[in-house]
Amino acid sequence: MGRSWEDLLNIVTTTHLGKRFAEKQAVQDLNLHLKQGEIFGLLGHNGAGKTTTVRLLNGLLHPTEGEVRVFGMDPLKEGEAIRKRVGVLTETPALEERLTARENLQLFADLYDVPVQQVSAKIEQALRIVDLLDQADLKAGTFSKGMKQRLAIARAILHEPELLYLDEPTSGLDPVSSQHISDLVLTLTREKGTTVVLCTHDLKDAQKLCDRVAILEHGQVKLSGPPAELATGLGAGGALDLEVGPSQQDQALEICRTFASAARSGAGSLRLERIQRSQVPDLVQMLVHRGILVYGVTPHQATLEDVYFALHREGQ
Ligand SMILES: Nc1ncnc2c1ncn2[C@@H]1O[C@H](COP(=O)(O)OP(=O)(O)OP(=O)(O)O)[C@@H](O)[C@H]1O
Repeated sequence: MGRSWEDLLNIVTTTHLGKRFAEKQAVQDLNLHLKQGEIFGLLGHNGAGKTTTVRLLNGLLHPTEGEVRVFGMDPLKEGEAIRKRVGVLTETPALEERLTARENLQLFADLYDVPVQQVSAKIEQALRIVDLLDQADLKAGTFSKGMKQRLAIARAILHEPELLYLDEPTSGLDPVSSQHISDLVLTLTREKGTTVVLCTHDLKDAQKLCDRVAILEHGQVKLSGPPAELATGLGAGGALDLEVGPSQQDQALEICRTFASAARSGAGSLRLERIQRSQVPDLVQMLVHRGILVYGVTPHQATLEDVYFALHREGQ
């Protein structure tokens, strides 16, 4: 089949892509168009179809419906040419624990056919990007989970791929290690123009990193677009902080719960989750009407997390 201009301009295109395992439709009617240099998030519950999608894009699975094009090529027919330009971080990357960080990368340089004369420079560069140069000659088995994850990323970017699949890169990491990985993903896209497909359950990460996301449910895209636009489009509602008279918190909380079921009192203020902006004047009016002293009202914009839960409630 010939390649269309659109295929050539997009890094990844899927057309009515589907995958069925016996009775299970893992992915259904997926139409993706990924542009160069964007970070695209695949979100969804366990079993929503994220990993299956990545495996289809990577040519590890045969679609049962539709087709995939990566760099305008078919991963099933031109897999080798594509894989040279793609890096993959799987959900549970296996490292050679008895080898040093540098030796782990050397092993992969052979697999990726990195030209011999470039190997040491590329290894130095990858280790520098993930901030492991000082630990290059320590055994991977002695690394913390965060360091192992950074080494696995160094391995995935060793051959300077144009497209990077990251499956749960921050799962199980402490906030500092997690932030380190997020910064790294941003650096790769900004400095190298790498296109990233990010599968994650971390909605805060997705909000911060992704140019666009697709929320999958039962293998189908329920919602897709830039995180900020999704929040507005779905009318998901954001959070609201209220400061009321200290002795009136319980009474105010009762009133708040008629507007937002997820309302709670904290240190000196009340927090309401997922309340529509249009409801705020009515709420304040009712509080004042009932004699509550309102000292402060601080609305917060809906986040991707709010969108995700709004979508989940809709589906129930
Ligand atoms: N090789 C397989 N054989 C049979 N069913 C499979 C296979 N791989 C995936 N599935 C099923 O397809 C569905 C989608 O699975 P997938 O691993 O893509 O989900 P996921 O969104 O990546 O989940 P998680 O967040 O838990 O990693 C699940 O119901 C899963 O059980």
